[in-house]
Amino acid sequence: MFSLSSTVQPQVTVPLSHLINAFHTPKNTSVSLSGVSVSQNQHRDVVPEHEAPSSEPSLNLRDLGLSELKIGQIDQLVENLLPGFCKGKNISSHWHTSHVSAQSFFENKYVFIQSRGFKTLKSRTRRLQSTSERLAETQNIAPSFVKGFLLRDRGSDVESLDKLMKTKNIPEAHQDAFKTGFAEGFLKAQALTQKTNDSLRRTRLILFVLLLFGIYGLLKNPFLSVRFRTTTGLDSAVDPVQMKNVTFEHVKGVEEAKQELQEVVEFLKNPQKFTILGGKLPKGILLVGPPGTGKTLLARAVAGEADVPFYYASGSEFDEMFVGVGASRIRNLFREAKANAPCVIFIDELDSVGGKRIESPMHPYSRQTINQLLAEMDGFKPNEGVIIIGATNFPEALDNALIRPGRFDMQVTVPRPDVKGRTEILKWYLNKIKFDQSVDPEIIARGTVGFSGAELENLVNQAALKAAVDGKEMVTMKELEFSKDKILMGPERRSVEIDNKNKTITAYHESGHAIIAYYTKDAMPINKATIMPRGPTLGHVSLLPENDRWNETRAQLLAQMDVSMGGRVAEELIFGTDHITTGASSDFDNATKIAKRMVTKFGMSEKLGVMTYSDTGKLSPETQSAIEQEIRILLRDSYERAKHILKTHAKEHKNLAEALLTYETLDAKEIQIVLEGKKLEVR
Ligand SMILES: Nc1ncnc2c1ncn2[C@@H]1O[C@H](COP(=O)(O)OP(=O)(O)OP(=O)(O)O)[C@@H](O)[C@H]1O
Ligand SMILES: [Zn+2]
Repeated sequence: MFSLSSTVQPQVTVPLSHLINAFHTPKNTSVSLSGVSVSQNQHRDVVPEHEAPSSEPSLNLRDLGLSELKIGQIDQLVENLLPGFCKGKNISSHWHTSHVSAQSFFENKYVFIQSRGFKTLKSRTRRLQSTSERLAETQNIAPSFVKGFLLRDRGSDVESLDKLMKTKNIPEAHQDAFKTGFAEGFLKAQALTQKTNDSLRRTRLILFVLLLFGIYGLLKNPFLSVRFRTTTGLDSAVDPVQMKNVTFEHVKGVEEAKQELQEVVEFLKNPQKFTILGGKLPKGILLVGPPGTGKTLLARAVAGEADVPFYYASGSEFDEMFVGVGASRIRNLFREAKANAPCVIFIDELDSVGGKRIESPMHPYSRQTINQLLAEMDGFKPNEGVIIIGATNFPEALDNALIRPGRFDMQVTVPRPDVKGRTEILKWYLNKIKFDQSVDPEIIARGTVGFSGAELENLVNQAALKAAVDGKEMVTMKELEFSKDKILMGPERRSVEIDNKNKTITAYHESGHAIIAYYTKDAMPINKATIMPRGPTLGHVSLLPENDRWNETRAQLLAQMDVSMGGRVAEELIFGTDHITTGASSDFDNATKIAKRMVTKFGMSEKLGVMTYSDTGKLSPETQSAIEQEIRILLRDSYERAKHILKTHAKEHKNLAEALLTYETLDAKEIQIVLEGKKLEVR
């Protein structure tokens, strides 16, 4: 594999910050939300019922029939609608400058109760407060409210909306879309008229929209019903869930990850038999990938395919203020799981419990928690049938002890989907709504490079909303394009999207490798070429040996070197010597290794003869420099051969690079079509 490495780091999104801060209203007013659980990608996370001082306006969402909000949707909504809403009104404009992470949000159970004056990082200050203060506060807040404004003059909007739906005879299937559309329109109108509404009313309106959005999400998502008991405070009950209803069929565009996990499913179906037959499995599997690419969904699917219980835990919930709580939760979790084996334990956000940043005052007891986790993982045998799946966006942030053999020693990458994957995901979610015949998912897929599965799902949902707002019967390309642009142009989006210039460089670089491979007789056949970033690489070309190679000929080794050189040569020829990049360093490593082995091991250098030089440290300076000289010559000649080929096939090189820019990933057959000068119709 030849890869172009990058230094691009995925960025963590901060889903709840906007929402939390949106509740800061100008006139020292605060609002409380209660009775509703907020789920992060359908995970459990319950904001407990709590009480606010009665002078504060408050809102019990459960009274309105809402039991859950989905963070992704809240975030979208706030991001897209709130700025317009706040414009020209006296709402403090710095509500989106603070950064309260979703995690600290959930750590701080009371964050919805916003009090006067504090603007930022509330949970952080709270973390620093002493435990006793925190406890005292809990009790103070506890029992006395829910007489809030919304109960007082509770939603004429809600009633009239219900009435409206009845009089309009909206079919049941469309009601949720209708409601959200209604709210969106309402909000827009509100922003236009700029009436002298007081801040309470504004806030209420926002809440109302959020509420409808929540309902929408609830109805839209079949997995939302999968919920667990919360583990607030010292209570640490764990309930598994049978995952029959989620299978690999539900996870689109991550074929390689599914294949890698297939064996785990076999194991879970019958651990004893599997191990008797000599199957060997890791205890822990690390799913690594950007947010929203389906890691959780995959873990659920593993349990579902094998029809075994699924235990969900989020790393952040082990990160406790109180001594021993995190550790005891881990203990309980494993005890339960072992008693119900075979089963899957899923630990989301593994880095937040197993990160290197232990010993920090912010996380006083995390060392303890990690140790407990390690002890539990070491404490059962592979054939006991417990598989632990951890998910993280940042594998490099994990404590090294966690990734040692016998722990999380298998890594499965869950990348952002490529154009084919995106097409499948779009089709899958489109099939859940009504869409026009003219809709071509592939066109949308091509324009959504870098989108995760969750974002594509959201794109389809937003298009459905838009159609509802515009009074359309079904979703057309217009709505899909609209919501695509909306998501693309939103603030902070696409932080990892490779800009066009870099994409172009990558495309030419990878095509360079591919062209050399294609036109060099002894090179291995190409398997595929891609400019989809995966892990630390911006793209790669993979080659497939026709059959297992026992021996390699000199010509084959030289061909491999040439293919390695192709990337840099392409950069130099197309962009000029001044614009070559650092991306070829691993290619050179590769080529140098081959050349070195040819000279020192395989007796393939005339000058040095058929002699091996194993310990180069013990050689005379003359021999050493002769070896270096030979290696240098081999590499230089290889570079020149590659240059010659790329110059000869400049036209094919360009065509291939352009095809890659359009289709991102090309398989062997598609590459052949492009190089033969035919028109490529992908799929
Ligand atoms: N590959 C996919 N195929 C189908 N749906 C997907 C896919 N990826 C994401 N989704 C949708 O997005 C939702 C969120 O994905 P999920 O929670 O599995 O992502 P994740 O990788 O665990 O994200 P995070 O790192 O934020 O926890 C899923 O429940 C599903 O609705
Ligand atoms: Zn390369």
